[in-house]
Amino acid sequence: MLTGVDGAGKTTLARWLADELTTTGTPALYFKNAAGRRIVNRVAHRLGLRDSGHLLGRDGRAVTETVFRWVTIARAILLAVVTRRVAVMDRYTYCQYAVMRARGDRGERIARALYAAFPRPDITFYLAVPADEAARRVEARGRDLEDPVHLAAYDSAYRSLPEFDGFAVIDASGPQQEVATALRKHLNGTS
Ligand SMILES: Cc1cn([C@H]2C[C@H](O)[C@@H](COP(=O)(O)OP(=O)(O)O)O2)c(=O)[nH]c1=O
Repeated sequence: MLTGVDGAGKTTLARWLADELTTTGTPALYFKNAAGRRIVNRVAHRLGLRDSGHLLGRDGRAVTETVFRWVTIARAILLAVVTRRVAVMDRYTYCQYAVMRARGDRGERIARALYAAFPRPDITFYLAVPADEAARRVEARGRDLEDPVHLAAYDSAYRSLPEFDGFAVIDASGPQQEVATALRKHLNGTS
């Protein structure tokens, strides 16, 4: 599983990893376990509202995201089991806990209870990128904008999770090829 703040490179590297594993003899599938934030934000903007929190309220947004992510993770696990592939997950349960902590939302205990049946990933990579660099990448991607202050809070929230000590922290601020090599090396060393 790959995690990290927006712009850390999760999607790019998870897609690469699924291809790399498949071409080297370990059939893998890529899954994006989104929380539906972009879709709900788009609806909110259409309605002339600021964002999903404005549309649903704080608790409503947390519940919607938590349930949306439950469905995407359950689907990913089911598909991986049925197809007997390794699942390369782009985000997972931890992302929901971190985003809720970063925003100061209530209900992490409920989210944890809902996600309790999901297995712990064999390995969780935390792609560490300074907030300024992550914000620059998000801006260059051109879909939306992220405030570096928010990204720094999100990074701190990840680091405050009880599971964080078990994550493999990868410096993802360098060139993509270097990060990919670091991931590969880590997997070779632990498999
Ligand atoms: C992996 C990586 C991505 N990028 C670019 C590609 C994307 O346009 C942007 C964000 O990457 P992306 O993989 O979309 O990040 P995330 O899924 O974590 O939000 O950054 C870099 O500039 N350098 C890198 O090392």
